[in-house]
Amino acid sequence: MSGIRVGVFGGGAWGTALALVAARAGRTVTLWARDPDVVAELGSAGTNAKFLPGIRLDPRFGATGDLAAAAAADILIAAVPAQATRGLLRDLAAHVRPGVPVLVAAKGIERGTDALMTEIVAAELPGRPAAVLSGPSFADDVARGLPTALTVAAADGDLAERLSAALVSPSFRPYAATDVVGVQVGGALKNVIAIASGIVVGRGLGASAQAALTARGFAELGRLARALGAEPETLMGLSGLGDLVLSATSRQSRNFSLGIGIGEGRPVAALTGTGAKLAEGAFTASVALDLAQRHGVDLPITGAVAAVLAGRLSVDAAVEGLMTRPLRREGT
Ligand SMILES: NC(=O)c1ccc[n+]([C@@H]2O[C@H](COP(=O)([O-])OP(=O)(O)OC[C@H]3O[C@@H](n4cnc5c(N)ncnc54)[C@H](O)[C@@H]3O)[C@@H](O)[C@H]2O)c1
Ligand SMILES: O=P(O)(O)OC[C@H](O)CO
Repeated sequence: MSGIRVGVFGGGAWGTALALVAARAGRTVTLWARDPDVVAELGSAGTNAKFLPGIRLDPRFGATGDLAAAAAADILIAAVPAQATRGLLRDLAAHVRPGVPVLVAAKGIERGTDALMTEIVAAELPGRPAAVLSGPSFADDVARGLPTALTVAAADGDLAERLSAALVSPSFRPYAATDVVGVQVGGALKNVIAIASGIVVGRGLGASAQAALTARGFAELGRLARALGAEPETLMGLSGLGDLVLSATSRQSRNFSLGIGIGEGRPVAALTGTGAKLAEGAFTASVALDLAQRHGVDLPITGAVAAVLAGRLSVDAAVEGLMTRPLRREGT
């Protein structure tokens, strides 16, 4: 397996960390980044100061701005934001050999189409099998070699196992799965609930409220996932419960931090505008709501987050709305 070449696409925090993961697993790795400065810095200093400050990338891997060069690989990993994934895959189409698997590492659902990442691979790169990587994992932790466990899901279970075997190392433990819908919905929705949890913390509503909201958010995540065909037990795993626990409680999470800022009363536009850190949940909230409405699923917390982000609802009105909903049985 040592001759396996891995092409990683995305010069941000996650793409860089995953290039390191593949290199630690003994693969021959080329990282493609859009930004020439990132390519130059990776090549000369072996750092990516903008996205992974203070981390020396060891072992080193190749970096390029040439899409075709990175695409000449046996496994491709797409690690740009969810809303940019279709454009990347479209640009890659001319360069990817048939049968080469594409592992998408973004956590989101596409705006305008409500497409999951695996559906985008199928549409843009037919004949190249799709897989997804998800689970509790901050790029900074992964890059530092701290222990993490994630899920690699593909409809073809053998492919999920092969990809897991290609990436495993003493600090990076992948679990193979076949429920691509459950894994993707878990990874996308946890970001929205993390924003909600951050709002509760930023507003000073207390640890009890934070725990209640996280549990009800988890129920919400499960409702949407099941409506889309996910297996219920998937949500109990790394990409559902595992990632929600991480993202809804840690200030390392950009989504949680966005929520804290909103809860503290800072303007949403300033927190999400140009130059702000990526918080995928800000995109996913309205898409998930759209999907839920189409499938007849009630997502009150996601709805409140989407309305607060859009400026249609104040934080206080959102909290009051959630607390005064008609009473219902737990588990529904
Ligand atoms: N950072 C993490 O800890 C982490 C962990 C797991 C999953 N993810 C997921 O990985 C995805 C990427 O996140 P990130 O943390 O790397 O974000 P980031 O902001 O650190 O980096 C994003 C990168 O994508 C590039 N990019 C943006 N639009 C592009 C386009 N149209 N074409 C090519 N490149 C483009 C940017 O230049 C940047 O290099 C997200 O979906 C995120 O949820 C991140
Ligand atoms: O910083 P966040 O909120 O994008 O979270 C990063 C990862 O998804 C955590 O698993």
